[in-house]
Amino acid sequence: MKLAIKDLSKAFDDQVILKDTSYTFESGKIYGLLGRNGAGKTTLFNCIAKDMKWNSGEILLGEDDQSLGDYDPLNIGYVYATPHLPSFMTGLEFITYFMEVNHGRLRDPNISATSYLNQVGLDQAAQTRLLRDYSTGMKNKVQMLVSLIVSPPVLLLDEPLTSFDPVAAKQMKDFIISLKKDTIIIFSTHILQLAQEMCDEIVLLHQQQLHPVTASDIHTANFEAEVVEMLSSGENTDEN
Ligand SMILES: Nc1ncnc2c1ncn2[C@@H]1O[C@H](COP(=O)(O)OP(=O)(O)OP(=O)(O)O)[C@@H](O)[C@H]1O
Repeated sequence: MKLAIKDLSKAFDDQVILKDTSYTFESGKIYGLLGRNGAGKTTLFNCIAKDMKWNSGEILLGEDDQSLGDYDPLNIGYVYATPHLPSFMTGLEFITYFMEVNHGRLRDPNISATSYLNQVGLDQAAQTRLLRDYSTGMKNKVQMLVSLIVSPPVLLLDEPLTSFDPVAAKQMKDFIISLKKDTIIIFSTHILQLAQEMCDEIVLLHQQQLHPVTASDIHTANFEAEVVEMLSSGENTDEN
């Protein structure tokens, strides 16, 4: 599976966020998207998820180079940094409803809503509480579950794991890693250690362009210094 970004440009009025940038993401790898605050990571995710229109260029999905083409946004699982959940439903009601609506797309129809919620550490008492009374970490767990239950070919994670306790973070990390064979996983993070730990490839979004960091550099002692240096380049012209 491949997700190809070709000559993509996106601006908000006269603020250019992406300028003719290209990158190809493949399944079997976890990609870490790093960039300064306001560089455009969430904007890029919004474009890939088709939540937002872009100005020019293409975003294509396919099994291989020959089959790359337009795609249904249902192929994109998107875990937002700020969860969007119906506050008037309990966790169990929401996951049950979600599984009913997405009946034909479930990764494993034999796993129940209760079992999924238990797997992410939401016990029976939490499951029957209204989502508006959940902590941020609990909401994020529910949001992550939604994408994992339907197994989309592309999974976008906007700053995942930051609200999870150490046990939940470890569970989620293992879960994400277990998906990578069949899924294109791109996650944005500011935590370099997490990127080093989980990613096969790092992509820097800097000065309106996507830049690869070679795999051999990710695990070197100089990685942090190199990333900081790259993201600091052109600082005087950067609006951050
Ligand atoms: N809907 C919008 N309308 C106008 N400007 C926007 C909109 N969404 C984002 N922006 C602007 O685009 C720029 C990129 O924002 P974005 O949220 O994509 O950055 P980011 O890299 O995800 O940042 P952070 O690391 O701080 O989360 C910012 O200057 C932001 O204010």
